[in-house]
Amino acid sequence: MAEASVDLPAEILLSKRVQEMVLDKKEPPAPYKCRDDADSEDDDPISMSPIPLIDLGCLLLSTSEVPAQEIVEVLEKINAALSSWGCFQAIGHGISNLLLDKVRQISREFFAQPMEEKKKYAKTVVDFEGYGADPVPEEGQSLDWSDRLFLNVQPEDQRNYKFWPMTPESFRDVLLEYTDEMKRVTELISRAMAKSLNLDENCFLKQFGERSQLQARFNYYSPCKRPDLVLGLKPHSDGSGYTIIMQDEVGLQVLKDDKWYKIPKNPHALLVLMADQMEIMTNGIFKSPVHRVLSNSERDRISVAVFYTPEVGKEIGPEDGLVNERTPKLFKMVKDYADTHFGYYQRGMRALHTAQA
Ligand SMILES: O=C(O)CCC(=O)C(=O)O
Ligand SMILES: [Fe+2]
Repeated sequence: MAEASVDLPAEILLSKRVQEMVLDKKEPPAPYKCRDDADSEDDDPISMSPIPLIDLGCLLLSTSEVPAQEIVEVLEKINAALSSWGCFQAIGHGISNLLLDKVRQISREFFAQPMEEKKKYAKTVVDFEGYGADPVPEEGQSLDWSDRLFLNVQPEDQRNYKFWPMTPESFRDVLLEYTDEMKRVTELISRAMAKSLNLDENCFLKQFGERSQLQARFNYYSPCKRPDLVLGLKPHSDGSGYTIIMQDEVGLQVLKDDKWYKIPKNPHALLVLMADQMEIMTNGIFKSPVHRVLSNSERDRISVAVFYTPEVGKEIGPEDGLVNERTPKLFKMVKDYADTHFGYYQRGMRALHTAQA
């Protein structure tokens, strides 16, 4: 049975944002407490991080400008990283440092505003889009020590501008500039992933479809006096195809072989993180890793996650070229998997088994 504190009506539980509780200097309330001891965490110095770092620079040039061997090596690195870690930090992606700085800046400025200003973009408890927390978890699930603003950006006709901040003034323009760049980067990475698996370079782009979706999630992680008791974001895998994350501080960790590894701070890098639908399309070759965000007692943190997801209503499934007698089909065709995923996510569970063949 759910704990009494979690049985409070969702409207009450989520009406106060984490950022307000921090300003009040309160201890975390019971529904946010989700762990009683810090489990095995990777405390290696940042320079020792084993998370693969890949320079995509040569993929931006025309093939006549780059030795073929250089391209082969980058594709091999991508394949190795995604088959083992399910993620890599990308540099040389072609997005200017100036734009990355602007995205960090508008995110910080948005969350730094008074609560009345942010609440102009507030979601209702059951909605997903807008400012606030994720819809209230079911069955006594703990709450995340973070606030977020979630926006549909592509296709354009799916935008709900009532949720798009008018302040800071440059917010909308910077978001649009960034998501245009994200569109370009997802095309680059989708082609590179296909080539790294010896598939037709457009195969994943075809599966994502002409009306593929880009959604932006701005996360704000307030400091917490008891980081050992809460999590900024609970362990989960993403329900998208894949996700591209920009962060300004450490805090994000990925799980590999039962150990948590931190994603190092690198202002020029973007984390390319496989999600469940790429695991399905690659017939299990690329892994969709479980990840989480730790809280910090002193520092706040910003991240912007852009989810790249197949078009609504489109069936996706394992690429034919990856299925044969030795490697049978592990997944069936699915559509709108992100919706199925969300139902499980709210219960703190993974959904990938629902797509098993
Ligand atoms: O804050 C981060 O770095 C990760 C965010 C994340 O995992 C998500 O929004 O799904
Ligand atoms: Fe995530």
